[in-house]
Parts: sequence; C-alpha cells; structure tokens
Amino acid sequence: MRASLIQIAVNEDESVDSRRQRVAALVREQAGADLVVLPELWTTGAFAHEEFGREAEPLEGPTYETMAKAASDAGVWLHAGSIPERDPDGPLYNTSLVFSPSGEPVAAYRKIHRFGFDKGEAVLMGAGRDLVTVRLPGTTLGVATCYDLRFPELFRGLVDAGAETLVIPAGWPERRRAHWTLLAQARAVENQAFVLACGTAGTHAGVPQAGHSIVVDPWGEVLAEAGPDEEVLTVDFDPAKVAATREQFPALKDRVLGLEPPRR
Ligand SMILES: NC(=O)CCC(=O)C(=O)O
Repeated sequence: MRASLIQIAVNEDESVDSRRQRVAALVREQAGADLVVLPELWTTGAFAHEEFGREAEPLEGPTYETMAKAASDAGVWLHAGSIPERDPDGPLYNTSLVFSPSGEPVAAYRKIHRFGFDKGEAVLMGAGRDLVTVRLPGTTLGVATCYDLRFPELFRGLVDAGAETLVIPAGWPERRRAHWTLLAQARAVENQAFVLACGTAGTHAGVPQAGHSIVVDPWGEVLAEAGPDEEVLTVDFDPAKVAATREQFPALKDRVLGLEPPRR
C-alpha cells in the first residue's frame, strides 16, 4: 500500500481559498497512491483561534466539495485532515473528513480531546464522542486528531474496533516535537499498528509548527519521516505486517481489563 502524507505549510500570507486550491492540486498530483493524508485544521491553522469562527464551514462546505473532487480526480482514498465545522444546531467542531477514490464521503470524525486547557480550541469547539474506523481494501483505518495522540485509551478503543492503521492529522508545534515523535512510536508499538501522523509546517499565530510527519510500523520502526518544511512524504507499507506482528508477539492478547482501584 502506498500512502502520501502532505505536510502543508500553514502561514498567514496565504488566504484560505488559495491554500484550498493549492492543496487540491497537491492531492491530484498523488494519483497512483492508495491513501493520501492531510493535516489538522490546515485551512486556518490549528493555533489560529480567531480564524476558527470566521472560517468555519458546514460539513459539506467548500473544503468538503474541493476535497471530494480532488479525491476522485486522483482516484485515491483521501483523509482530508480536519476543518473547523459549523454545526447548524450546535458549537464548532474540529472535524476530519475521509473520502473514497470516487469522491464519496465515507467518514467524519469530530476530535474528542480538545487542546488548550481553558483556552483556544478547548473553549471554542465542542468535543466529539464517537470513535471512527474506515474499512479500506487491505486495512482498517482508525482515526484520531493531534492532541488525541496523548490519550492511549482512545487508540485501544480503535484497536478493539478493528483498526490496523492509525491515521493522525495534526498541527503540532515545534516546541513539543520530541513528544510527537515519541508518542507516535509509542502508539504504534503498544497497539501493534501502523501510525501515519501528518503535521503542518510553517508558522501561524506566532506558533512555529514541528513538521516531521512520521510513518511508524507495528514494531515501532520509523519507515519515513519528513523534515521541518512543506513536503510530501510517500511511503510503501505492507498492511499484512499488523497481523504478522500481533501473531508473532501477541502482547495485545495479554491485556487485563477491569482492574480494581487500590483499597484504602
Ligand atoms: N492542535 C493540537 O491538538 C495541539 C496539541 C499539542 O500541541 C500537544 O499535545 O502538545
């Protein structure tokens, strides 16, 4: 299986509409890949909090339309990263979109863990509640977004639902790049799954982005890693390695669930 992670530079000198058109062209250039992955909130920037309300879109808004067309033009499965979604009956959400090679929407995932503690995304957006997996020929994707990477129980839920390839769009800052790499490898090792983690480059709202998108195999080996700037990271991987790793080293079968809390 061939995956291309498009590590987009999100800078303030480019309008949302120009970036949308530029990214659609980059997706079309990936014809021949099986799966293309974009980062989190690449229309606005994950830290451009003031833009969330201004640029929020209904689920089937301009980014959805443009990405559905780009997926079908390229003939690829497209994880189109996330958008600030305006739910007509509720708050904003940080929502990821996935399209089939014919441009059909196959999944929408509302980010469960919002970043910012008592500021930014954590107060401006609502929290998703639902785990999302997507069946592709040869593998099942489990989707998560950026800060979700810090919460291993979410990934165990995805594995229990059949996920073998964990796809994580992000807008991760340079300041915590070491955490990004470490956590991507940890999620791959503990879940014996591929991790495809696609971040952004550039600087927006004064926050330099880490770049360094990464693909990790179920043994924790880094198959490919991007540099700090805009780049398309392309990797070939064998999804059958998940079952082989889980069979040869069956640690997931040794999970003990429902432990008792300490007695006082
Ligand atoms: N956009 C995010 O979720 C940022 C997460 C982050 O900076 C961190 O977990 O550290």
